[in-house]
Amino acid sequence: MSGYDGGKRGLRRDLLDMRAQLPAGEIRAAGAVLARRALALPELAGAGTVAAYVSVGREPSTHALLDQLHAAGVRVLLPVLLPDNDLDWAPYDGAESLVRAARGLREPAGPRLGPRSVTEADAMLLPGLAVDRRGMRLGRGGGSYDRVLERLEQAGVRPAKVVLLYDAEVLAEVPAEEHDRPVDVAVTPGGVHRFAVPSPPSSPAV
Ligand SMILES: Nc1nc2c(c(=O)[nH]1)N(C=O)[C@@H](CNc1ccc(C(=O)N[C@@H](CCC(=O)O)C(=O)O)cc1)CN2
Ligand SMILES: Nc1ncnc2c1ncn2[C@@H]1O[C@H](COP(=O)(O)OP(=O)(O)OP(=O)(O)O)[C@@H](O)[C@H]1O
Repeated sequence: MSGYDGGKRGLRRDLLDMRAQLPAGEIRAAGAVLARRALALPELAGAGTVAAYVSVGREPSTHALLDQLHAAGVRVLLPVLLPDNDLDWAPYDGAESLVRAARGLREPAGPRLGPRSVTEADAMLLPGLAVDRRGMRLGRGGGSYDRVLERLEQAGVRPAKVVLLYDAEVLAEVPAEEHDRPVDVAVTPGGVHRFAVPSPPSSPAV
């Protein structure tokens, strides 16, 4: 890692330590309640294609959510990590179609659709370690989702962006750099947090 990151690295360590200390019961319970809350969001309820991810380790579980979206006939795209940390995408075709991959990840075994295919998503679930009041998200530091968010912006599409976290990971402020882009919603076991979308400069009244 290079350069000044505004304190992201130390904060990531603290947040991962906090996850390591979460009671097993809280971790187990989180997946079901997150799936219920996320599926109730209008942004997800109306989505034909959702870009998601397969949770690993102590991340809030996405397994129930993936299976419920899939069962409902939603097209679910999952990331495939490329050697430069960029993301390719492939469809989710049920838990048995996932294979073990680098860095403890589980990835879809099916055909890869190319990094640009993420621009077809109506909604996107993002992993993260924390979010702040502005919706600025702290990720693991690979810059994978920074690139995805830039790609969406360049394609001129605005899928609803939803980060899944534990309650204590919604913070007042996380360090943000020039390349960081906000998410719209954070879903935690305790509730749904919506962030204001900065409005464009207002045009003069007529
Ligand atoms: N579930 C999940 N999938 C994801 C991400 C993620 O954060 N979570 N990514 C987000 O960009 C991309 C992969 N990037 C990753 C970057 C770092 C590590 C990582 O630090 N892994 C640890 C071991 C895993 C653990 O148990 O925590 C390691 O390599 O030491 C994993 C994935 C795409 N898929
Ligand atoms: N659009 C981009 N293209 C290429 N590299 C980028 C882009 N945006 C950010 N990066 C690089 O990625 C690295 C990690 O950025 P950052 O610390 O913000 O990651 P993060 O947002 O926490 O992680 P992630 O995006 O994987 O969730 C930085 O070195 C940054 O310069």
